[in-house]
Amino acid sequence: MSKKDSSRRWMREHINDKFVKNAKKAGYRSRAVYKLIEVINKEKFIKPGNKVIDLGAAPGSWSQMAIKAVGKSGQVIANDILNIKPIDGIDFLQGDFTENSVYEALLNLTMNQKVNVVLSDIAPNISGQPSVDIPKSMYLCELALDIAIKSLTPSGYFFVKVFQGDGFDMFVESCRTYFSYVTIHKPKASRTRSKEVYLLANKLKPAKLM
Ligand SMILES: C[S@@+](CC[C@H](N)C(=O)[O-])C[C@H]1O[C@@H](n2cnc3c(N)ncnc32)[C@H](O)[C@@H]1O
Repeated sequence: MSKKDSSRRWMREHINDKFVKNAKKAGYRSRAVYKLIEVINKEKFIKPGNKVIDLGAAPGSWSQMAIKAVGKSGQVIANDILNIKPIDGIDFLQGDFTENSVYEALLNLTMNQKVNVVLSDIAPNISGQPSVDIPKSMYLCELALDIAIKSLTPSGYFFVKVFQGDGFDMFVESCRTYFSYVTIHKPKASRTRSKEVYLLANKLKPAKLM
């Protein structure tokens, strides 16, 4: 399919998509919010008062949802390489998450306290070539796992988008090394043809606590 044809198909699907319509009606910035909402409704992993890190947050629908879920006593720290329109109550840090300075600044924003949830919907710019896109995405997932291991409370949750392909099984295995429970989810809002799935990991194994 040519680039022009696939853009047309994307536009047609976007206009008719029920998740796009619902997001618009509910004031969310992206249909992506329904991927998070489906798994939260099932697994109840963001609670009032929680501290949450949201990686790859732009345009901000997951952060909008997370701040509602944690309420005034909680905290949401969001990061993206792109800027976002401010969201009430969100501590936003713009910068490339793969850079050490950004990584350290994120941890500083938690005031060196452990967090309850690390979310990552990070996706690299997709070139359409799986041999390029999948390794890039795996690298971002590995970094997100690293920040999760370092910043989560023992009972914390790590929720991350992963693309199925080379390195997928190894990434799941790494998560199983660090966490007691690991489950894979394909929310309804995630397009069937997309290779993305969401991994939810919970309870750091005591020997792996940092
Ligand atoms: C699918 S979007 C996230 C959508 C978001 N969860 C929402 O609900 O609005 C993926 C994001 O990952 C970000 N991203 C990609 N590489 C990044 C990096 N190295 N550092 C920070 N953000 C990055 C992109 O800029 C993009 O906004």
